[in-house]
Amino acid sequence: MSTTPDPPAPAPRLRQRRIVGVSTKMYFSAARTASFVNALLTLLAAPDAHPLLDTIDIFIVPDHVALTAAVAQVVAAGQKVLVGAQNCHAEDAGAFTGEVSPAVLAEVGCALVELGHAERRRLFGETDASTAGKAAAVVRNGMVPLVCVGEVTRGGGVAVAVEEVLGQVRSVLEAVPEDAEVVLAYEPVWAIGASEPAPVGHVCEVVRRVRESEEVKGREGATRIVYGGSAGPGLFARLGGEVDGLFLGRFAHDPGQFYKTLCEVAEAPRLRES
Ligand SMILES: O=C(CO)COP(=O)(O)O
Repeated sequence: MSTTPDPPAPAPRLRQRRIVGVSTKMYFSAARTASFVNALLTLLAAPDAHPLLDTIDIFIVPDHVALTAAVAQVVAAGQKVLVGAQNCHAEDAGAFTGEVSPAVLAEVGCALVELGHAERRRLFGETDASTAGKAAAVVRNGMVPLVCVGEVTRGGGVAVAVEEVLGQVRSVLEAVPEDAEVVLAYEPVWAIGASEPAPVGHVCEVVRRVRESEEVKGREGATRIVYGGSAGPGLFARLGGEVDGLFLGRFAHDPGQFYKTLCEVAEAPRLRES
């Protein structure tokens, strides 16, 4: 009879924490950002706050001017809400008038930086290459890049969307260390600023294929994929656990609606191990 001990059972794959956030884009005054953050922090600290909220990551992405005040509010409240920036430069310092340094963002308590949003690509000429350079800078400064990707045109189908998205993903992932944490926001351009999100079947299939791609699957660093584009309360459960969270805009600019979405994400059943 062999005395060789059984090999240890493989460690269960860690489930990635879900992550949900909102960008205020350039919609809010500084006062409105402060009152939004205050209302959110009050809801999160209430005695009847949803008990599962601790299981998800929550972030807000205000404009650059309002960012330090938002960080101060979060710190004063002792809440674990991450504050992100909407953009940054690829260099840490230098003669770049009007730009925002990733080193300064890190210095003031910024945790993540949104990069390559469709509006920045369309209106400000940002490209995969410039986004990749910024992603490297964000990681170098100890923050997490929140990289927006998505096909421009509606109606091309899943395969066309995946090809376009994987090109965007590849250039960013090649620019950051293998073990760097990255959040990808799948935001079909045609679904941003619309009346409703992209169809659930389309989102799930694109995200599933991106997640299973060589670019993403083999990475050492955590790579979460969230959905954005006219997202709001009621959407997450319909996505059937295929995404790791949501990146919201207009439909979460009311703190109550954002909080409602956070609770929905926190309590949705976990159907996928990842
Ligand atoms: O662009 C978005 C988040 O980055 C989504 O914005 P909307 O939800 O307002 O369409």
